[in-house]
Amino acid sequence: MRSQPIIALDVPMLADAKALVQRLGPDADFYKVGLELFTAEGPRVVEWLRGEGKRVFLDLKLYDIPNTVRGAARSAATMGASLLTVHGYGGAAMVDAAVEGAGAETGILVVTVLTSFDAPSLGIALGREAPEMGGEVLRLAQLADRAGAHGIVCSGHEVRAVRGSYPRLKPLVPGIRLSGGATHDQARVATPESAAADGAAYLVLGRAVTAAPSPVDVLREIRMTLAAG
Ligand SMILES: O=c1ccn([C@@H]2O[C@H](COP(=O)(O)O)[C@@H](O)[C@H]2O)c(=O)[nH]1
Repeated sequence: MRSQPIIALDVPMLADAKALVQRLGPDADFYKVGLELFTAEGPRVVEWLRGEGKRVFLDLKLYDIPNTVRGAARSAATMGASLLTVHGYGGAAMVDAAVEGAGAETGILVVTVLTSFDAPSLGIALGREAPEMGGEVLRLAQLADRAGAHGIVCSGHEVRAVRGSYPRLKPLVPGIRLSGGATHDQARVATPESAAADGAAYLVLGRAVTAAPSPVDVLREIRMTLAAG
């Protein structure tokens, strides 16, 4: 199965998003709307993208009581989002509620361990000894699988193991970097080729593409590599 690229619209305002979408034109048909843009502009970003014929991944990483998350997932589905994230650390009841609220047209992706964590920093955040990263990701993937979620979010380091243990789940992999590229605030990065070869269903392309002098050229290069793989 081929990995689908999703472009991260990590920009402050709708005008910036429009400029990037117009620059990429028909080369990109799937966009991620995250906390920065959604907090600034709200649902009109999703409405605008849908009007342009683009699919939307609403990366809100919900974490709240089940009733609240069920309602938010229902709202995301009404907006026309194709994918929505919730945190696995919210627990089974919360993920179940998200799946129920989202319905059949919006896929719930369960965030396992953020790609900005390595094992020691995760241990500090959780207040315990550094967990084994692969085991922690698989534990949260199991929760996603049991809830009937569409997929999970993990790094390229764990995607092969997730595919092996939970073949039904569609892995979405952020932290994508071109070989030798700056890692910024990401701790667990992978190249598009390796994440795709290991079974990523979706690749989130952020700064590796959007901060490049010519985003469309980098995107085309990545697409060619994926098509050849
Ligand atoms: O674990 C996660 C979950 C989500 N993200 C999001 O993906 C992009 C990555 O952007 P880059 O510029 O490629 O670093 C960003 O929107 C994050 O919110 C993630 O990085 N890790």
